[in-house]
Amino acid sequence: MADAYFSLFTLIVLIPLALIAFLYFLVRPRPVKIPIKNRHVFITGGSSGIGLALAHHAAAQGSRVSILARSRNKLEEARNAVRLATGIDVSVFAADVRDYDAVKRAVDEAGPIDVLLLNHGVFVALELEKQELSEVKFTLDVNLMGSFNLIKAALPAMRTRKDPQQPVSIALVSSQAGQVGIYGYAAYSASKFGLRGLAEALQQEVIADNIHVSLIFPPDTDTPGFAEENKRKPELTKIIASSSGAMKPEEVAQKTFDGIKSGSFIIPCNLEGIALSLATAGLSPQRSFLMATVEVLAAGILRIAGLCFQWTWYTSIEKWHNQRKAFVELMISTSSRFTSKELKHFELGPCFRRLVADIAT
Ligand SMILES: NC(=O)C1=CN([C@@H]2O[C@H](COP(=O)(O)OP(=O)(O)OC[C@H]3O[C@@H](n4cnc5c(N)ncnc54)[C@H](OP(=O)(O)O)[C@@H]3O)[C@@H](O)[C@H]2O)C=CC1
Ligand SMILES: CCCCCCCCCCCCCCCC(=O)[C@@H](N)CO
Repeated sequence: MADAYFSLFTLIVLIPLALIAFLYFLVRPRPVKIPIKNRHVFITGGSSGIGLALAHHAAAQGSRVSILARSRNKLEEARNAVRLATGIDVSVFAADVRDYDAVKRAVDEAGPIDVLLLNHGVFVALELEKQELSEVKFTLDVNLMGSFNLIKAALPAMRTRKDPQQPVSIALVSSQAGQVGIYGYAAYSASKFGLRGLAEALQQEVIADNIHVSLIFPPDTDTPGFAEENKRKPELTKIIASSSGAMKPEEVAQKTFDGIKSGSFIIPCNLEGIALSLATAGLSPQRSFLMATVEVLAAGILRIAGLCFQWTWYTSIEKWHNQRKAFVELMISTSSRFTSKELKHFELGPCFRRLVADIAT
């Protein structure tokens, strides 16, 4: 009897405790705290949506804030909005992240950066077959190459900063579509997955300089860019992306700075995001022994949860194609008229309508 109790005790108490203790000594890089008060936070895409919310948040926390984007008008509007809300003046820089020389000039003029927050991004949800290669290239150029341009421009001064004892941060805004590929996001997901490779490699290269890399993974977020994206979004992209709840930009900004300040490499933003991050932990660095423990203990069950999500997504895809097929057959057999809303829902363009009219006559 006593033996049975002892085995049970070993199983549910000693083994987990030993695991936690082991992971406590194992995790690398070591935990770090990165203050943002009185420090220079440089935010790309800071004139709209999540970037603007990040600028508001940093200004309210007492950081010196710089924002960079293309449109000078939107930058001025953002500056006025932040001044009105916080009384603080942000510096604005008009540049396209694809233009290295312009980016370099902006970064040099802004002065040494403590937190480089790469948030700029473009997104169009569209099936790859319907998307022009020029748009694929544009997405990769802005989201991925633009981030390389900023890092190349800012890193030398960050490395040779006055006080190397003070930790500094490079944070990249990815997306949940950068943790799992989603229908309609072939180009976008590729650009956001790319940021992860960049971040993992870069963290190893800059750790010796007390520079700490973070990756932020927001779900759908209520921004001007998101409203634009929604105007023409494939039905299946909406269905699959709704597996994760939507957020407000202010909430994403809060999570982002909480994560940066605590030196987290992976920063999820909502509950689904935490599950997604645990399920896709892979070989990313983990500084927190507690999170590492959860990752280890939850790995198996989260793989099952992930497979369940894939099941629902593939079932939705199958169902949608069946409905579309039935709709087309009905259209042809009855040669009846359908509303353009119905046609749009099944992504049947004007060409198709003409074709059906031809068959009918
Ligand atoms: N909203 C969402 O649902 C989600 C967004 N994200 C990511 O969050 C980030 C911000 O998104 P969100 O706030 O919605 O986007 P918005 O479209 O609202 O804002 C995008 C910002 O990026 C700037 N920008 C775009 N292209 C360039 C460029 N070539 N050079 C310089 N600046 C540029 C824009 O300014 P300008 O046009 O003047 O250059 C603007 O300030 C993006 O990286 C996005 O991928 C991630 C998950 C979900
Ligand atoms: C165990 C596993 C848990 C899994 C939960 C899965 C949830 C996945 C949802 C993916 C949502 C993608 C949103 C993209 C947002 C975005 O970037 C665009 N709006 C463009 O801005």
